[in-house]
Amino acid sequence: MTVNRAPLRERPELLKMSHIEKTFRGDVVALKDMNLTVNQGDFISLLGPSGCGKSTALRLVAGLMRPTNGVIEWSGGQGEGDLGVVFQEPTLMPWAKVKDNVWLPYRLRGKSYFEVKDEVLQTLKLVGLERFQNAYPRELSGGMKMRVAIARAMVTKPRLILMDEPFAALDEISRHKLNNDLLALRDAVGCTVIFVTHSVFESVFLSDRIVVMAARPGRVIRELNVEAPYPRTEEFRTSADYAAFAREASDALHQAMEVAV
Ligand SMILES: Nc1ncnc2c1ncn2[C@@H]1O[C@H](COP(=O)(O)OP(=O)(O)OP(=O)(O)O)[C@@H](O)[C@H]1O
Repeated sequence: MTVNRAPLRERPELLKMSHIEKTFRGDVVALKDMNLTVNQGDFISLLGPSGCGKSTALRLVAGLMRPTNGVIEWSGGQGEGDLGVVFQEPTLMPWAKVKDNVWLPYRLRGKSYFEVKDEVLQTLKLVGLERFQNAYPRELSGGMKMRVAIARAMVTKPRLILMDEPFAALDEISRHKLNNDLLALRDAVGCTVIFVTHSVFESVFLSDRIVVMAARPGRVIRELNVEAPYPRTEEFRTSADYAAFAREASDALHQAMEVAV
């Protein structure tokens, strides 16, 4: 599968969130009237202040909980293996080797390691960890553990990957490196991505759509398109275009923080 590189407005729809509301324990309105169409090939960042409902939106798309109101519809229906999820914590099995952690989604579908060994090793190679296939998670740095978690989410080539602040705990250099590797891996797998972040710079570097959310109640208040070609390199990171997109996203984020109820 290759990434759909059609211009943003010409991409076929993958899923749609319509009038989503999520209320917790009767009175915490985490999301209200959230609408978002995700198209094939999009790299969407959900950007917004703490508590605006980014993680809630992601968990609803993941099917980990149900909306109080509204619907999430996949075009043509959601199939088995259409979704991969990466959380802020890598959540690896500490007793299992790296290759066995990455094999997990296949194992859950009844595939033996030997049936999918090539896919597992190929994905580990793409995240630069082929040499560590027999290591245990405790032998890896935080960035390496996160690479394993990403490889695990992508090994089955899902149509959509959901990522909830996966790099928030990493230092700046590791984060840049992982941002580069994530884009390379996304190209290899060809998936659509929804990525939650607090970082304006990260959202501009990675995504072609930045969806800015405001809190109380959580909803989408602005959308920006980062119309810069992929692959994105260090040259992009230091370009005037990058700085201009970052300024625009930063202004939108400030606006999101100031929006009254
Ligand atoms: N399980 C829950 N029970 C009750 N309230 C919750 C629950 N999960 C989230 N909330 C509340 O819903 C709102 C949105 O939370 P959410 O974690 O989705 O925001 P967020 O934008 O991801 O925040 P952050 O950037 O800090 O992770 C917050 O007010 C939060 O306290």
